Amino acid sequence: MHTVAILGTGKMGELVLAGLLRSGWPADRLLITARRPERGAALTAKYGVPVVGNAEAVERADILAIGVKPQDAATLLDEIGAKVPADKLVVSLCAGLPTGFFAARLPEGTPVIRVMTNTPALVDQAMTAISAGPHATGEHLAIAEEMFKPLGVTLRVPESQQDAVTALSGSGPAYFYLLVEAMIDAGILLGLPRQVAHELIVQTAVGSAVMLRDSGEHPVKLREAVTSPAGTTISAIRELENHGVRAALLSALEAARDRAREIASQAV
Ligand SMILES: NC(=O)C1=CN([C@@H]2O[C@H](COP(=O)(O)OP(=O)(O)OC[C@H]3O[C@@H](n4cnc5c(N)ncnc54)[C@H](O)[C@@H]3O)[C@@H](O)[C@H]2O)C=CC1
Ligand SMILES: O=C(O)[C@@H]1CCC=N1
Repeated sequence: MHTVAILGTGKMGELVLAGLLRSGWPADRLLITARRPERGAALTAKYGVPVVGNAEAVERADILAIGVKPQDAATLLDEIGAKVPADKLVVSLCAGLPTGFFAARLPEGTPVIRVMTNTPALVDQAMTAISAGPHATGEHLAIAEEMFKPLGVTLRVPESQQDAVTALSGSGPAYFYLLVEAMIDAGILLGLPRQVAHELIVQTAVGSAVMLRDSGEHPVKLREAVTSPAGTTISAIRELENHGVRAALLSALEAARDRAREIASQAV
């Protein structure tokens, strides 16, 4: 059984930690590091996993999951890079940063894997895309899948697709939450109590998502089935098209992809 250390246990690191524990990964095979001591203490109290320094984590773990912000990765790698024996597996959770960024700061031969997961890991419904970087073999990919499969769905993608993946599924939950938030407001505009609007639209989102996943139907078909001739839905859709919602989504995801590229260019 591998020992996983999460270096930088913030929002995403904690989701991965909690998910691994839920999946039965033994607490004595997990380590965490934190920049703020009070954060580390709170995590240890909640999860029973020891908080250690970054150097100790490198020594004791065989999988190093990098959970810091991309902007903090260079500082972390300056601290630990040279101390990482090349038989450790480095798994980056960082948006934007290519595996080459890590490889350049690690001893020659250290395998690096790039992962883009998302916050529905909290309820074991994450979408996690996994890419092999330098020196990562099929066996290393299988280890990363073993870590992330219990948190939801995993998919192997070429690393060249990871910035687009980040724009779609990494950031994706935020787009859905924004839509839900806006639709709740619309319910208020139409005179519904906030709690009623909330319940209506959250269950509608869940039902629609499950249908999308389980029916195997194309979203166009599912939308057409809701859209009656001269009915209510088409009146709403005309407004969405008039306001350029589809074009806005195309531009928004392109902007997210471009920001991932910019993060990479600023990091090197
Ligand atoms: N929040 C999200 O939805 C997603 C985030 N990510 C990626 O996950 C990574 C973490 O993101 P968040 O959890 O949202 O950020 P966060 O800011 O909540 O967590 C980062 C943590 O790293 C700690 N840290 C920074 N430098 C450190 C060091 N040298 N040693 C030890 N700890 C250190 C910080 O104190 C903080 O607790 C980022 O690279 C981000 O791109 C990926 C997918 C989704
Ligand atoms: O906003 C971000 O940069 C991170 C990466 C994907 C989701 N959250």
